[in-house]
Amino acid sequence: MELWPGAGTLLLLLLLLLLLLLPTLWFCSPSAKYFFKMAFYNGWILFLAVLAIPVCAVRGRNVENMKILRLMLLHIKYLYGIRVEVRGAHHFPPSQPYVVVSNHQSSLDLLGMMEVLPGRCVPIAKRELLWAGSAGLACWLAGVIFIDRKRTGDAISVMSEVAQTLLTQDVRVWVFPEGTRNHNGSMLPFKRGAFHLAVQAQVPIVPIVMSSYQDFYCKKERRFTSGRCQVRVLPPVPTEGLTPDDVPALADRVRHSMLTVFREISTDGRGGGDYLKKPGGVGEARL
Ligand SMILES: CCCCCCCCCCCCCC(=O)SCCNC(=O)CCNC(=O)[C@H](O)C(C)(C)COP(=O)(O)OP(=O)(O)OC[C@H]1O[C@@H](n2cnc3c(N)ncnc32)[C@H](O)[C@@H]1OP(=O)(O)O
Ligand SMILES: CCCCCCCC/C=C\CCCCCCCC(=O)OC[C@@H](O)COP(=O)(O)O
Repeated sequence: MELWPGAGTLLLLLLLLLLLLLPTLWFCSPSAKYFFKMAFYNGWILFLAVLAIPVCAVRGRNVENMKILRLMLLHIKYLYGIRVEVRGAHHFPPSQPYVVVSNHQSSLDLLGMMEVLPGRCVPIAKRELLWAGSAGLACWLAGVIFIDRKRTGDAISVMSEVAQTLLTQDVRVWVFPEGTRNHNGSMLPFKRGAFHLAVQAQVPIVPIVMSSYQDFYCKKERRFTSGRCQVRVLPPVPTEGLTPDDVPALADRVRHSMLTVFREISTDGRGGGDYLKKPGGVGEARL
C-alpha cells in the first residue's frame, strides 16, 4: 500500500544521506554533532512512524497501539549510547487506572517514557504534535490525547472526558505537568490539569522523575554525547476523598517530592556533584 507516493522514497534517501554522513561526525565540532544527532533523532522517529502506521491502522485508533510505538522506539537509546536505569517500577499499581506525572526536559524524554510505559497508558500531548507528519498520525492511531494549550477551556473539557475514559476503558494517562520542555534543570511550576483529572476520576497519581540530562545533553551548549539517565517511579499518591479545592496543595506536594528526587538523582553536566545543590546552582536560582 503506497501511503504517499514518493514521500517514503524521499524519506529513505534522506536517511541514507544521514547514514553516509555518519563517519564524518567524528571530525565535526560538538555543535555539529548536536545538530546531526537531533536531526537524525527526529528523522528516525518520523521514519519509524511511517512503518508503524500500517500496523497500527489495522486496529484503528486504539490505546493498544501504544505497545507498537513503544517496541519501535526502545532501541533508540542504544543508537545514542544512553543507559536508562529504572528504579521503583514496583510502585506501579497493578491493573487499575491512574495518572502518571513526569518532568519534561526534552524530546529525549521519550526514551525514558518508553522504558517504563505501563500497558494501556497514553500521553497527553500538545496539539501541534498532531501535525508532526507521520509521528502525528502514529500518535493519533495510538490514542494519544491532544490538547490545545492556548484554549484552556477546550483543554479542560478534553481532560474531563479523559477522566471518564480512565474508568470506563481501564486506561492510564501520562501527563507532563510542566506543560512544556524545561531545558534549565529544576522544575517549572506545575499546571493543575493532571491533578484535577486524577481527583475527578478518584484514581492515584504516579509521579515519575527522569534525572537531569546535563551530563550528556544540553540544548544551550549544543552538547549531545552519550551518558546515563535514571527513571525513578515514586509511590502512588492517592486521591480518594479529595475535591477540586485540594488540587493546588496536591500539585505543590507532588512537585516538591519530585524536585527532591530530581536533585538526588541528577548530577551536573561536568560530572561534578549535584548541580542543583551548589549555592546559586541552576535549580536553586529558579526555586
Ligand atoms: C514512532 C512515532 C513516535 C511516537 C511518539 C509516541 C509518544 C508521544 C509523546 C508525546 C509527548 C508530548 C508531551 C507534550 O506535548 S507536553 C505539552 C502538553 N501537556 C500539557 O500541557 C500538560 C497538561 N496541561 C494541563 O493539564 C493544564 O492544566 C491545562 C492545559 C489543562 C490548562 O493549562 P493552563 O495553562 O490554563 O494552567 P492551569 O493548569 O493553572 O489551569 C488554569 C485554571 O484551570 C483550572 N483547571 C485546570 N485543569 C482543570 C480541569 N481538568 N478541571 C477543572 N479545572 C481545571 C486550574 O485549577 C486553574 O484554575 P485555578 O486553580 O487557578 O483557579
Ligand atoms: C514536536 C512536535 C512539533 C513539530 C515538530 C516537527 C518534527 C517532529 C519530528 C518528529 C517528532 C518526534 C516525536 C517526539 C515526541 C516528543 C515530542 C516533544 O517532546 O514535544 C515537545 C512538547 O512536549 C512540548 O513542546 P514545547 O516544549 O512546548 O515546545
